[in-house]
Amino acid sequence: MAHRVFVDGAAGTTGLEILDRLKGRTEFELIELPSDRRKDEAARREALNEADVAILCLPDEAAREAVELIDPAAGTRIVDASSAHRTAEGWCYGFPELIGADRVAQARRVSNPGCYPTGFLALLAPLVRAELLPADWPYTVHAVSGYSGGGKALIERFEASGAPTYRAYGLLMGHKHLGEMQLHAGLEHAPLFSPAVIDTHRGMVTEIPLPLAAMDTGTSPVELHGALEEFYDASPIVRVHPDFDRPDEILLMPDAEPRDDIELFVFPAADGTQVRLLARLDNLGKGASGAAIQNLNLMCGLPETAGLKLPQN
Ligand SMILES: NC(=O)C1=CN([C@@H]2O[C@H](COP(=O)(O)OP(=O)(O)OC[C@H]3O[C@@H](n4cnc5c(N)ncnc54)[C@H](OP(=O)(O)O)[C@@H]3O)[C@@H](O)[C@H]2O)C=CC1
Ligand SMILES: CC(=O)N[C@@H](CCC(=O)OP(=O)(O)O)C(=O)O
Repeated sequence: MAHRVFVDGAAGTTGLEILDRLKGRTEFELIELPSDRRKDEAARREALNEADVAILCLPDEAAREAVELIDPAAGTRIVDASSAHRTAEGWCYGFPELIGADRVAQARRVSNPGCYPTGFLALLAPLVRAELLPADWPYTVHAVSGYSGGGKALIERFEASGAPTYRAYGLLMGHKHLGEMQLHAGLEHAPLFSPAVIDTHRGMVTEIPLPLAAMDTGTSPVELHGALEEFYDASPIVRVHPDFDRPDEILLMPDAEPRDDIELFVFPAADGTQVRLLARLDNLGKGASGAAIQNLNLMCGLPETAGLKLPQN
């Protein structure tokens, strides 16, 4: 029997990308609301309670309200794409590569990782866990995102005339992703995070620069690279670029197609004293909708990558 899925917020940026990935999938039966009732509380309550799995593609406050609308007796399982529950008790953090696919498969409430934390954690969490990097270092993380990362409002701003080509923000260092990054990397301090938006629709690069020699860990760039390769060896989604195939530059392209993989790079200084860890991903792919579909697949006992947009190579 098909799994009944309701996407709450289906008309938004993340919701539309999820619908695109669900197209033609006979394992699912979509519960859809007419557009004039998509924000109607009674209609949403009914759909949320009818669903086997509800995917919340809503602003945080609306996501919290949606959870309240679900009667626990209805048995609806949840994938929340918002940042409302990423550090909350009773929620499984939906990053199967880090948390374990089995835990996601069994969870009733799954919180999808944020787009920036996805790149940050993919790089750092396995290395801290393996004690190759210290948990008490004050890490720095720089990132650029396509403007779709800010949803409909930011898309409208960047597609209007007179739009900026670059926007640095989070300047007072209170970005909402800090707690999530700290908790799930197991760090003593929140990282110093400098995000920026660029004038392209989708795509994201997250970078963690490490002054390895000053950190006095005794860890070499080769060890960091080897540990990431080993950690993601079996992953069909996270790809660690081999050290013999490092590109000279990392690009984001304005006409990039949607994709649900994530690429990790380790760039060492010639003398090994410094290293730049970089992740490139689609903020709407593994950073949001692709991750939601991956989690949905696992929760429904389906192949993890079904419906995902993964490059062939
Ligand atoms: N964009 C991205 O790259 C990522 C987004 N996310 C998260 O996913 C969530 C959705 O983001 P995104 O798709 O970008 O945002 P959008 O603003 O593009 O879409 C949000 C949608 O939710 C609808 N909505 C708002 N309030 C309600 C409500 N009470 N009931 C029903 N629908 C409602 C909006 O309606 P209307 O169309 O009328 O405005 C809109 O269609 C956010 O929490 C975001 O932080 C997470 C990772 C990455
Ligand atoms: C470019 C941009 O504005 N990005 C958003 C984050 C997008 C995202 O990851 O959504 P969550 O907050 O749900 O994780 C921001 O910085 O707030």
